[in-house]
Amino acid sequence: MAEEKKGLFRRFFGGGAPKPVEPEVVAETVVAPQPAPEPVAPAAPEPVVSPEAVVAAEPATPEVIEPIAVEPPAPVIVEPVEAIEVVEAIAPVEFEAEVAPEPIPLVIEPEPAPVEAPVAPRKTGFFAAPEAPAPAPEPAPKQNWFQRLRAGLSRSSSALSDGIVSVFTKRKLDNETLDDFEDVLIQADLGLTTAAAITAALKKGRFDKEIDGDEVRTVLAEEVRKVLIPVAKPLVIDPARKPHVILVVGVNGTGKTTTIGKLSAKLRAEGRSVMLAAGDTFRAAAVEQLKIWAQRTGSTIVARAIGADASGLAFDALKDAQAAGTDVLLIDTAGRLQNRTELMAELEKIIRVIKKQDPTAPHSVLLTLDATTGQNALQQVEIFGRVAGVTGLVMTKLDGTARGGILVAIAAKFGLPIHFIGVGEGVDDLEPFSADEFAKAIAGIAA
Ligand SMILES: Nc1nc2c(ncn2[C@@H]2O[C@H](COP(=O)(O)OP(=O)(O)OP(=O)(O)O)[C@@H](O)[C@H]2O)c(=O)[nH]1
Repeated sequence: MAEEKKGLFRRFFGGGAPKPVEPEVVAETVVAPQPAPEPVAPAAPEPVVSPEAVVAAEPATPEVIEPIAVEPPAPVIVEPVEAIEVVEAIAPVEFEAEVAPEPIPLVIEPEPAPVEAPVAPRKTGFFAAPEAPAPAPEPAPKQNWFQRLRAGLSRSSSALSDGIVSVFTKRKLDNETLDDFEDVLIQADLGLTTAAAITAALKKGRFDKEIDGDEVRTVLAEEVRKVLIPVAKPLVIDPARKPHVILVVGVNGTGKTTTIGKLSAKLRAEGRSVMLAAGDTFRAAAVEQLKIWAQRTGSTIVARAIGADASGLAFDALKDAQAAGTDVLLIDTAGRLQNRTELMAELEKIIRVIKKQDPTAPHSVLLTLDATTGQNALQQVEIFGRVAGVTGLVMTKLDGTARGGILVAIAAKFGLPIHFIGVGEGVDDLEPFSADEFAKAIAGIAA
């Protein structure tokens, strides 16, 4: 896990000289003024803090924190604030201009620059967004989102494609072929209901006729699209809420902290003020990771010592965000397995405490799901949904998994909005969910 996280930070911040950041620690709650909203420049390498620096800042032996005991539902006691660490939003690091190379005394015809087809700017995925500033130009040619989605889902789509090829080579569509095809769909985690619907759609008008792989893929994409259209919904930010509170929950390592970082970048790019609450008080690395995201995106962060009460932190962060008139408060939480009742009770407590401060909050509860976990994700949606009142899903790690079909099974079973999907660790590897794009990518059809 530690290696994975180092990889993320290197990718984000490059291999430049480390520049440790020493956040100002104040004895009482102080909300740092937010800088004027600026567009986030995702592509520029920023040698802000190296993972090594972060690791070095941590104690050699992290304190073992006992899980918080389950408390009776009421009354809720909010612990007094001891010390809140507020890291001021730090202006993006400015780089010195590169030294121009010495002119070479040779006239060389320059190679014509590769002409890239213009890529239409994508929506950021939030409702009622103000005009977003133009994205910074990419320094190097980069795949557009659909190409990255297709590449990410290639293991899932080729598993399906291989199955289709083996089932439909020179065969008429009979009951046996349909049964074999249904098995391929079930093995690809699409779920029984969707597998049956796709098989039925394929049978219609084609029974006892020869059928080729492309036709099967077209039907597959269309049926998957039908299942996904009702759940492909943007994350609605209510501008009347100051702040709109987003609580991010999920099993360990599913990508909560990374998703919060990516979301804060999108929200800041839309000109919104953002506060991050480092509610994963179990893991020092998660707090450090969030601080880096705050610096990078110009967000304010509220953090406390490891082992601090997560619900108290959430309460104080909300109070600070209200006082500052912050647009969006994103609250991170510690990862927890859905079958650990005491940890799920702690999550309930966090929500109760938030409601003490604002009875309408949290306004969004996002569950992050790791696509590589396959069928277990269904149980995660069910239990987190019941305990935490999940309002929407973010599916991460769709890159490099053969189990991307699980998203379709989840959509068919729960009908919960899917707001975003992630196909990598980079800031721009999270995108609003599109039913059409996903259906084409998983069926292996070109855009
Ligand atoms: N390949 C890939 N990796 C991802 C994606 N999203 C997150 N990760 C990586 O997954 C690992 C875990 O991500 P975190 O954001 O720390 O997960 P978390 O849910 O906050 O973890 P806990 O705090 O332990 O519960 C990190 O190495 C991330 O870089 C994704 O879409 N694709």
